Amino acid sequence: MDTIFALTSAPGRAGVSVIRISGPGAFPALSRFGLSAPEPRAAALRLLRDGEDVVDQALILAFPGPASFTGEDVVELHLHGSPAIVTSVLRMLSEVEGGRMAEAGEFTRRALENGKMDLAQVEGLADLIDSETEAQRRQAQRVFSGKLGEVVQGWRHDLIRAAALLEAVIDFADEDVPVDVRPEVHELLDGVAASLETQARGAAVAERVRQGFEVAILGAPNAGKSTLLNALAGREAAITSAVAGTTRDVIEVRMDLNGLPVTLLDTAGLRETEDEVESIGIARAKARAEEADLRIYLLEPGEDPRIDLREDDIVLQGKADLTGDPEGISGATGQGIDRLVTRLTDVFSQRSALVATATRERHRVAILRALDDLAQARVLLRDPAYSEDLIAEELRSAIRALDSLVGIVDVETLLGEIFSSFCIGK
Ligand SMILES: Nc1nc2c(c(=O)[nH]1)N(C=O)[C@@H](CNc1ccc(C(=O)N[C@@H](CCC(=O)O)C(=O)O)cc1)CN2
Ligand SMILES: Nc1nc2c(ncn2[C@@H]2O[C@H](COP(=O)(O)OP(=O)(O)OP(=O)(O)O)[C@@H](O)[C@H]2O)c(=O)[nH]1
Ligand SMILES: [Mg+2]
Repeated sequence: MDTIFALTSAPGRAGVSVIRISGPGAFPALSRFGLSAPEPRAAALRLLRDGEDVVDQALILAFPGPASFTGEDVVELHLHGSPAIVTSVLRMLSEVEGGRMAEAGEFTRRALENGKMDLAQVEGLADLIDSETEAQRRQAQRVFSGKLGEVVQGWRHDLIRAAALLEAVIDFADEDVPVDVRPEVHELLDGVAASLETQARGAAVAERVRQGFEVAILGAPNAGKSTLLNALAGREAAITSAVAGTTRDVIEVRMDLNGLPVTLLDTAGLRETEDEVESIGIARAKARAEEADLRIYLLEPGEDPRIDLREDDIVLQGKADLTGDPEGISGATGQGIDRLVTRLTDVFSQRSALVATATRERHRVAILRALDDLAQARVLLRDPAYSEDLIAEELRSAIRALDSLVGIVDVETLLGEIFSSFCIGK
């Protein structure tokens, strides 16, 4: 097994930079700096030397495996955060026998392979590192803590019990024990299916929390859409002007709306036009609005919306400072902005309340596969013509689908995809 090392903190100047070393050569590598391993799991202040030369005064931590993040021997070098120090220490480590730079996510990969976390926890960790808002952090934390693994264990337990009941019937078919296990199997499957359905719905919502809710701002040219976007964003993200048709491309601004991740989309004003570029912009506006989680339609007095609106969509009278409409909004003066933010927060927190423990499209797909198998099993159960072993086979297939959530089966194909999103040093 190679010994891997990498800068594990962000690159560049910093107060402190941390280099992590993991593998059988982690402790011996310290001799390259004229040191031996300090007491386990206690910070030790040491001089790192390159021969006679002092490279840095560092805090060193040693974690003997398996009680470490990766499950292997791990050494951490907490250095002064200078790019020159980090570069020399990495160069010296690369001279150590059996040592090499870690690939993206490789430390976490070893943690997975050594049973320190399950696949869902690895995904939770990736989301945790990427989380920008409170809602994203909470959601990632739940998965990282291993909750999904626990839920899967519960499903597994019930499905294995149901399969065992069916198999008992097969095993004792020759004997005179006419016990009808089907009602109990039915009950177990109903319970698991209901819970799977909740999780599948929750995963769809969680995916939105992960990616951010999209809100499209729409309306006629000059309605004040870009001015409203800037007011919400608190900066001049979009060009505004008295010229109708100023915005052409869709402009995206990511925001933290009371802890919820929201991407605002400013769009081209909707109207009939001969201008080729503007009509491309309008087509894009409509397409993005269609896909968005919510639409805000900014109306001019006496105007009707030019697109179909859905439940929760928000229609507002713009330029309220000119019309004096107390219910209207004005990007120019800020009137009604707080009310709009509250309304958006309400809608999205209500939608995020559905969030379950399954958080990714991958989870949702696996759950739907298991649900398909269970639906099939329930059909077969109702018909005495089908034998118990056929039904049990459906249950085993459902279990395999659920196992893939936490990586018990066939993870190799997924690993590349999941780990490629990690940074080096994680
Ligand atoms: N300096 C430093 N800070 C860090 C990390 C790190 O690797 N290094 N982490 C990296 O992500 C996080 C902490 N995660 C860790 C997870 C497990 C172990 C560990 O030693 N686990 C052992 C012992 C457990 C125990 O003592 O309770 C084990 O699991 O057996 C260490 C850090 C956040 N902060
Ligand atoms: N009085 C007042 N003027 C506004 C308000 N919002 C925008 N305006 C003005 O209306 C004009 C158009 O504003 P924009 O925000 O560029 O309008 P838009 O809807 O993005 O227009 P297009 O990008 O062309 O579709 C500019 O001159 C703004 O200063 C408002 O709330 N009150
Ligand atoms: Mg505009």
